[in-house]
Amino acid sequence: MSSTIDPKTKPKLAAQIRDLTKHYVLKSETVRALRGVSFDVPEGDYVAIMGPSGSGKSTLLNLLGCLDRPTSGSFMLGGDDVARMTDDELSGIRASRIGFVFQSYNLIAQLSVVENIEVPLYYMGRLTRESRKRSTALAAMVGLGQRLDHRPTQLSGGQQQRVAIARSLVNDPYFILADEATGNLDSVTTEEILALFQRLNDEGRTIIMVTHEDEVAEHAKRIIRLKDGNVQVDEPIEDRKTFSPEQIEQISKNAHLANQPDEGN
Ligand SMILES: Nc1ncnc2c1ncn2[C@@H]1O[C@H](COP(=O)(O)OP(=O)(O)OP(=O)(O)O)[C@@H](O)[C@H]1O
Repeated sequence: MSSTIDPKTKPKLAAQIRDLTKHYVLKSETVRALRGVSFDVPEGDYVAIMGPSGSGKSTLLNLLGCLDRPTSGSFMLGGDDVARMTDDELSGIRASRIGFVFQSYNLIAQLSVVENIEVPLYYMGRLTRESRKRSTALAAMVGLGQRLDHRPTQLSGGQQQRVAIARSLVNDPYFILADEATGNLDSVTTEEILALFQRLNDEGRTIIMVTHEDEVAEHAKRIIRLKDGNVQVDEPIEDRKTFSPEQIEQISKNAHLANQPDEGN
């Protein structure tokens, strides 16, 4: 049997990282935060990045999110090497190709649910009647179809994170980059968000999340563990935790009932 992979069936890559280094040059020393990190992220993957404090997780996240450039190595997004981009190109690709989900949601208080979902399109000058339809559909997809005009303060933490997840999808990104996305949430709401991530991943979305919680990482398909700026472990999660379709339905039903905020807050 031939071991050659047929290019037609080979999975496409959402990201390809090769020998990535990042050095921070300080007055008295140079900190080698990443020392030659390599991995591929095929489309449809669900990766948890873990590691002890100082191992380089935030540094890697900043590079993956095009918030910073590596010292050396390459980071291919689609056909483009991010390491060679100008600042303008970096902010362009950030707005158009990466879906960010942060621990603190990062919603704009003055904007409604649907307007928050549209924010990345606004920055790209792509607000249209069609885009409003798309944002409304995304709000419904994350279970907030009845909350379109609510402001973030009128929503529970889990609901705010679902707005952030809908916002992360509005540009049809190469991948969702989640930074401790459940870090501010209780265990029930964490389950709700993990069920949503699983649903999105089952539908083909690529997810890369940084977490320090084993119970969260166990839901991913693969774990990359950093240590001292190197990849120490990169392997599939054999006994991955998954929700059944019935559980996903039940969790989102409960979320609708339990997360009703007081009106008029
Ligand atoms: N802007 C910076 N200037 C200098 N050194 C930095 C900078 N950012 C990070 N470092 C150093 O680089 C190394 C990796 O830091 P990084 O924040 O990526 O680790 P981390 O795994 O995210 O840690 P934590 O879990 O504590 O957030 C650490 O030694 C840190 O002190």
